[in-house]
Amino acid sequence: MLIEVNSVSKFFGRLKALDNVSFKVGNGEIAGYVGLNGAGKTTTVRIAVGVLPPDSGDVFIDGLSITREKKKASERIGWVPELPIFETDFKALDYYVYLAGYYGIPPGEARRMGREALEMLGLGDALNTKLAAYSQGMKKRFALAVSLINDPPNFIFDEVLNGLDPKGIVFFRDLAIKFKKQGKAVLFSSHILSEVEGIADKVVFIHRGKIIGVYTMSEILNMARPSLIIKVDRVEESVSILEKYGRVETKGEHVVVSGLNTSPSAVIKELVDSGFNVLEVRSEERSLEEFFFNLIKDKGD
Ligand SMILES: Nc1ncnc2c1ncn2[C@@H]1O[C@H](COP(=O)(O)OP(=O)(O)OP(=O)(O)O)[C@@H](O)[C@H]1O
Repeated sequence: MLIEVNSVSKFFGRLKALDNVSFKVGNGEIAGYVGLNGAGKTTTVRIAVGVLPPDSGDVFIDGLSITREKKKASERIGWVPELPIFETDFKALDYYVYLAGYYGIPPGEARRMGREALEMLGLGDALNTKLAAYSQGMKKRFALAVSLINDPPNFIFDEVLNGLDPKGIVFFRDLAIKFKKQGKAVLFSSHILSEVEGIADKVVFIHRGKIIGVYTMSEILNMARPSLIIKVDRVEESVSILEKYGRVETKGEHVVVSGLNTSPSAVIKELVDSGFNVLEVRSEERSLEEFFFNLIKDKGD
């Protein structure tokens, strides 16, 4: 329902791993948490689920403080850690049934649920494999299955797509859509922006422990659209026409139209029809990753 990270700071020795981090994930919202390796994602996640105390600030899960009402708050949040540890001789399905017992789910029902979830996550052939023998990616998928058992109203997934095959990614996307409809709040971290496209509604960007921007996915896609660089005989006059098609900047003899909202040929046709002499046209793709790196360059340091 609601995850609120409120002015959280954390030091490791002299390193300020988190510097006054604040953001919210609301009802039915799926937020990506994107930053380079070492940006502070896992530290934020560990503080938000209550396994690491912040030096200052707090996290509220449905209004409950994770530092002051840890038990109640953590019951309301499901978590898949970056590197789940399951050093046990239990077989996977048996362990799932054992964990489901904590939530009062009877063994028969738990076995059915477990088989279904693990099969969906591509672990159908490894239901009776000992967890200690699972690879890191398999442990991650197992942790995802386990986080779903008690159906909490909020979720935090740390680099969950990493370790999922294409079928697992589809499973995760469908799950996110279902959660959205149910009004759950979901935060999932990734160091690759294009990985969160198609799943996240908004993206919280973190760099060197600081939040450097929060954008909706449609704002990002808008800004990541291609740019058109045009050399035209009457630069200043062309601006009023080109403004309809994106953000316009003049650079000497060139006009740059970024965030292009139509095809390059439609733009050129209008210029030519209006009597301009178009001398040169170049289109530059701006990928999601470029958007991310530009954001870091502009706001990061
Ligand atoms: N327990 C710790 N002791 C000392 N330094 C730590 C500890 N945990 C994290 N750090 C440091 O804090 C910074 C943030 O790390 P964090 O793991 O939160 O980043 P991340 O964004 O999750 O990166 P990754 O994608 O690589 O997991 C890094 O510089 C990291 O080395």
